Amino acid sequence: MDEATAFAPGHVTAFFAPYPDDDPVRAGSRGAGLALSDGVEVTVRPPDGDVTDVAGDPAAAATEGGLAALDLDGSPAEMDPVNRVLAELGIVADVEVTSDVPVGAGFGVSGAAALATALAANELFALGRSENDLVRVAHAAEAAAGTGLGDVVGQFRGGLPVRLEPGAPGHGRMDGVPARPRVEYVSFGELSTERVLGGELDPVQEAGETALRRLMRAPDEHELLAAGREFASEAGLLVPEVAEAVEAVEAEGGQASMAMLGRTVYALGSGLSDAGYDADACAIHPTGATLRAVE
Ligand SMILES: Nc1ncnc2c1ncn2[C@@H]1O[C@H](COP(=O)(O)OP(=O)(O)OP(=O)(O)O)[C@@H](O)[C@H]1O
Ligand SMILES: CC(C)(CO)[C@@H](O)C(=O)[O-]
Repeated sequence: MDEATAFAPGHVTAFFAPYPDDDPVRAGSRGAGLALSDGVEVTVRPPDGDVTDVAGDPAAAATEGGLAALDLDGSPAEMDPVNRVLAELGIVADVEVTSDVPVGAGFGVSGAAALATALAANELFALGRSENDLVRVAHAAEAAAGTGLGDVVGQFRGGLPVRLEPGAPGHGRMDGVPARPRVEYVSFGELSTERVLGGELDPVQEAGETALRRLMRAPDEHELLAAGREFASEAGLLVPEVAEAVEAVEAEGGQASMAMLGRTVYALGSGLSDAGYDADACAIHPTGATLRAVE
């Protein structure tokens, strides 16, 4: 086998209560979101056709960085969480990432890339890890890099994931909202996840907990959007262009909110196109991240 490919859905967080921890498998967030049929595909290849196995030699993995080269949508790029996944798995590889959704705009692209890399690398290098083990590696890489707390576990689960307890498999606890709505989105640009997670987290945590209690009293897609919208205002995270779009969708009788953490608005059904926006549309990803079958 000279390459392996895996897909991970984009994940829009509707609301979250962050629970940082020095141990990256325990770090995480409680909250809820949407796993999208639009997402990230990752192909992993051995560099120059040679497999360099540095397993059991963390010093070698650390110095070799795990990553030979990363290509994001056709250009060389850096993605710290992907690097960390390969270093933790003890392999060196070339990684090609293609994304349906914009990077840094609230779709959890870095978590998706980390998770799909873990699944594809395990296949290519016959590492013999279980799925929960690979999710744990990707979650820890994302948390340690400071690029996300709850995307990876949501991307692995698929559907409308609810994070009842924070952390990787073995620590966290998941549930889900049993609905599969059509979703539209429009992105106005990036918002730094690292900056928000490095700031004052108490108001975010309080608003996130309130939103989770609200959703679990009536877990459907409308309550998910409504709880997310309330959270965005209460946590002080709403940005002006997103607020304007949310109001435009509501004026047409639709439901919309802000994707955490990006300058992105998402809506149920045809909410954004009804309000005159040129929106992308997708479905909910039913099963979550998966290795692509060999053809
Ligand atoms: N062109 C790019 N724009 C933004 N980030 C990039 C780009 N190329 C590589 N990156 C890397 O991608 C990662 C983006 O992480 P970030 O958490 O900001 O966004 P995300 O993963 O799309 O998710 P979210 O916005 O939901 O938090 C970072 O590790 C960053 O270094
Ligand atoms: C922190 C976060 C909002 C970044 O996208 C996400 O990872 C989450 O829901 O924990």
